[in-house]
Amino acid sequence: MIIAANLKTNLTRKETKKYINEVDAYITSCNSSQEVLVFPAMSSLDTYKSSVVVGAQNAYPTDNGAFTGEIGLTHLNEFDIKTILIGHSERRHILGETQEELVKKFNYFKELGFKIVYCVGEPLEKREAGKDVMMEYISTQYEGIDTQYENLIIAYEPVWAIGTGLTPTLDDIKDIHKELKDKSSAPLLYGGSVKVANAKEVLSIENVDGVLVGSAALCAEDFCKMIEFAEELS
Ligand SMILES: O=C[C@H](O)COP(=O)(O)O
Repeated sequence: MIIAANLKTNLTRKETKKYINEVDAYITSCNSSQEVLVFPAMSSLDTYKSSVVVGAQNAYPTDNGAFTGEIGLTHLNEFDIKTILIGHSERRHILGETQEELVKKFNYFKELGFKIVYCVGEPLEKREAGKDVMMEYISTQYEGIDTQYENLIIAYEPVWAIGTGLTPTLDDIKDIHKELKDKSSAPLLYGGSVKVANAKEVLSIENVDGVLVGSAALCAEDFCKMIEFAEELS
């Protein structure tokens, strides 16, 4: 299974190093076979010698250049980073990234062979408008995306479940994941208020190949517990 931590705008460089070391020590001590990804804040990217795969939360589709506030391929290459998160709801909805921009970013990193964790998910009003509207909305987030890309991982994250403590029912997750698997056979993660208390049942759902965790992953011990659950279920 794939257990991923999105640290968002949290943890300093020093704290991130400690975090990654703790997770690495756990994986090594129990000889875990799970694929563990960690996406630190931009300023905490570094070369970590670890069994944890470190990825970027974002980068601009360029080698380098005049793109104030962004980092490019050169900066990722410095730390040998080959994994990137694209389409996270906070980038879509707070930072205003359009599908067109995301497709550009996707294609740029795809050409370079990056592992791409591509996020999709509906806001509350789309969910409340009924299943057809919701699935139609999610479908638009697949437009222009090569769903057959071999290094693709998809994360389904309902926007209203992110950081709210709310989650869809287990049946809802099962149902949506089944439909999303028809769009792409890539590993499919669930994200949105996953925590130690619900991770095991979420990971047990058919067509859930892992989880993408925000807030609850900030505690290394809790994140390791989720890795342990995945190991038990594998
Ligand atoms: O990328 C992770 C998601 O946004 C989930 O965040 P959350 O676990 O804090 O709800």
